Amino acid sequence: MKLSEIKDKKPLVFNYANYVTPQFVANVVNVIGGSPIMARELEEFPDLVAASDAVVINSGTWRRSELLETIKLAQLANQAGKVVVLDPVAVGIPSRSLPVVALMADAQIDIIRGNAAEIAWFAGVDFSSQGIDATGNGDVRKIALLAAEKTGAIIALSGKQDVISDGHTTLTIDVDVPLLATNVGTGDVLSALIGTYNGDGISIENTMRAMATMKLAGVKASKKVKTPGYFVNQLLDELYLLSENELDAFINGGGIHD
Ligand SMILES: Nc1ncnc2c1ncn2[C@@H]1O[C@H](COP(=O)(O)OP(=O)(O)OP(=O)(O)O)[C@@H](O)[C@H]1O
Ligand SMILES: Cc1ncsc1CCO
Ligand SMILES: [Mg+2]
Repeated sequence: MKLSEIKDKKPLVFNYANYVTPQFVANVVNVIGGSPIMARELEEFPDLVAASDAVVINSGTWRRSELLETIKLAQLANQAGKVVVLDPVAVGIPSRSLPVVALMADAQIDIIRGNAAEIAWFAGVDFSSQGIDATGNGDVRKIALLAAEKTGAIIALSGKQDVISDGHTTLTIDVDVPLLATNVGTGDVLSALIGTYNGDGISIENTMRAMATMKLAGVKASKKVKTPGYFVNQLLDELYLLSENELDAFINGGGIHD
């Protein structure tokens, strides 16, 4: 949906969040105009999924004992026709790959948002990483396209270059904002923004708009402040203040390539 529609409809975004960044994620969904809710209690899932417009599953601090419950959550969202976004934090670490494989075998994941190393794992391409961070280099367009072909999901690959691919169309946002990488959780936040924008239907266009929103807010914040602490606050303010027209101008002004 468009930014103005988010402000109007206030999509409810159910975040199965990690325990590192839930406050940051909830605030970003809130300032953009959506309505965040965090939960991880199985008994609550049917009601919450029914009320939600999007479900965002972040596997960053998953316990193995939560796996079956999370699969149930994704299945409930599938049955209700709600978009399911997966943020597969550090999925390339072998013990972290197993539960993600299990989730994807038993439920449909509509959109996967990860950094280049995480998306490379789905593509079957080597890409170096250190913990939660992508540290290597590679052809990120090709990696996103391959990952989309292999998973059937829309891929949102983030980093210096953001790439969005559904296996047919591949879009790139090529804008370097190093400060965006200085606060832990900007990726988690981006996954929740993607859920918010896809709350009225899943599309590559909605996914691209979410990524452009984050990048543009980052560009604006980095013009005003130069250090991580101020940056994260400025980023929240820029997300809050962003207008539909500014976002359209960024998207149509050459920021996005085929
Ligand atoms: N060097 C960079 N230049 C521009 N933007 C960047 C850069 N690195 C990251 N970003 C932006 O930061 C946001 C988060 O992407 P990133 O790839 O860092 O996610 P992540 O590794 O999952 O982060 P985290 O694990 O901390 O949540 C995206 O909006 C992305 O465009
Ligand atoms: C640092 C960290 N560890 C697990 S999740 C997370 C937050 C970034 O996704
Ligand atoms: Mg991440």
